[in-house]
Amino acid sequence: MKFTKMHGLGNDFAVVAEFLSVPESVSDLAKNVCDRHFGVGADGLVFILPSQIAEFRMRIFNSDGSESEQCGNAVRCVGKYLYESGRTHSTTVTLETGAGLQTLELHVSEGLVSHVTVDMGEPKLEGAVIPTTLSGETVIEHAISIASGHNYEFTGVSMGNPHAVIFVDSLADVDLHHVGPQLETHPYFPRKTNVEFVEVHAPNEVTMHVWERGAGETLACGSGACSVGVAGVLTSRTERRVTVHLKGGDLLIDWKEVDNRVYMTGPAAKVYEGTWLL
Ligand SMILES: N[C@@H](CCC[C@H](N)C(=O)O)C(=O)O
Repeated sequence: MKFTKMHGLGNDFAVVAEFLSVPESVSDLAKNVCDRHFGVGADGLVFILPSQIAEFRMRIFNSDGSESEQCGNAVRCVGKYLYESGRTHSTTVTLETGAGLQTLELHVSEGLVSHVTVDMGEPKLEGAVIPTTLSGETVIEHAISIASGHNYEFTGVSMGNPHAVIFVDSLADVDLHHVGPQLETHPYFPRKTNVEFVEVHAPNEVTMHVWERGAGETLACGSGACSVGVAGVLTSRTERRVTVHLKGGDLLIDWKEVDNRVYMTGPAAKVYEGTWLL
């Protein structure tokens, strides 16, 4: 199986584009490929597939073998892959994901895609849709307690996949590896959740650390950064256009009032090509 190792701000993937559908035992394959000691090492295994409703389709499997509906950083990598491999010659690409149809605008310089702007769609805020076990049109600053005795307030956002955004005074006080798994699997979240801790510096600038569902701590999460942009507006902490600093670099998030859609701009990088011995 030929793959291309890629990353978006250090959120890394093995990208596979040679199949018509995902292989059997894809969950085990994802676990094995993503293993950082016995495999390629990646946060996720990504398949580019044919689509009936868009130019291409993407499916993403986390390093624990679970499938996610959405992955903002992988979508940017897919855009770069498609253009630089000659599978598209257009700088606008439509992609089917588990979160719906996404449109990618590729920023090309000297034949290479440096950045991609992705229309990540409308955020879903209803408790049951995120999904959480909580009812209501929104879940804003809802109290959440975990076994270790930590108490937080989270804002729930779905960008196709679930996110719990928690604003804190200082990220230095958050032991992500301790509290992340407890929040990810909290009974409020029937399909588990991604967790973002956020420190606000200014209405247009925040720093976020992420614990991802099915992957643990990653250096960046695109859908997470979008959720942070939405939660920042909902809680009157940030403007609609905000720079999100992540461990792997920066994303620009713009939740546009005119169409209620979230736009994410950031880089994508290709590292190497390889062959996985099936
Ligand atoms: N890193 C991704 C999100 C990947 C999927 C996530 N772990 C989930 O299970 O929802 C991103 O950049 O959005």
